[in-house]
Amino acid sequence: MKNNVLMQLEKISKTYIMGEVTVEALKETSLDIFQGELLVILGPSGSGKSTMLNIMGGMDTTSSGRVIFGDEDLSRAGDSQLTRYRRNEVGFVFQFYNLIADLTARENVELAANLVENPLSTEEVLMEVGLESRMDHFPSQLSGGEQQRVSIARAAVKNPRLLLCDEPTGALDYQTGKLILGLLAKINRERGSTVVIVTHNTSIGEMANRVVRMRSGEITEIIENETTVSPERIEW
Ligand SMILES: Nc1ncnc2c1ncn2[C@@H]1O[C@H](COP(=O)(O)OP(=O)(O)OP(=O)(O)O)[C@@H](O)[C@H]1O
Repeated sequence: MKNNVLMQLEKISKTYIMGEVTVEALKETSLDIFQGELLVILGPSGSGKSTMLNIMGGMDTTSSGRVIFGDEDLSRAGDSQLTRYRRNEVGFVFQFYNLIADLTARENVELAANLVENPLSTEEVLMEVGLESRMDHFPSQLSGGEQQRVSIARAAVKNPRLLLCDEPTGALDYQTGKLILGLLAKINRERGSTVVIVTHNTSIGEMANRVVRMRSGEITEIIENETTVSPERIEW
């Protein structure tokens, strides 16, 4: 593996069989993900973006093909190896924040910090996402944007090598969405985490080092951006 490649997807396919209907969500798709890059995956609904992200994160398995992370072959990994991979290497941010309702912001983040050997400081990460005055609030006492910041802090406190985000701004208004993208860009820049953002919003591609376009389970185009635009300057 080239030494700046963090993850390799080699001809991965994913087929769902439901009775008589077969859906080919991914068709022999290959992609190298580079260390420290910010990658945006674009494509219409049903093009296979989330399936690919879930496979990258060890939350789903392939029907065929190989998934290589460092010197691990995740496509041949058992449950315990995949659990260790998800815990130690990957942070997830979803459209809906999936916070635990009866834990405070601080406790939600601490729960994730306790999973790994060398977490960052819960307080510091909550401060970085601008929640210093909200640490002891419960999710129901926070706005959607604030809840998404908690979920970013929860992912970032593990200091993961890979931060995977599935439509992170999908449930947020325009200004709040841009703030959230700014936080993801900051984690990429300052902590060096490789960040992958799945979205159907083409404008978000402007903040990426590379943009991957998908259609019908295949990558149709990979664009390298010579310059990146900071999220506050992106318009849609
Ligand atoms: N668990 C599943 N069982 C059956 N089919 C599935 C499953 N998950 C995804 N699919 C199908 O696989 C295809 C790709 O879905 P996927 O969610 O990866 O697309 P997407 O590009 O992320 O779409 P969206 O933008 O709407 O989230 C779709 O046709 C979808 O219906």
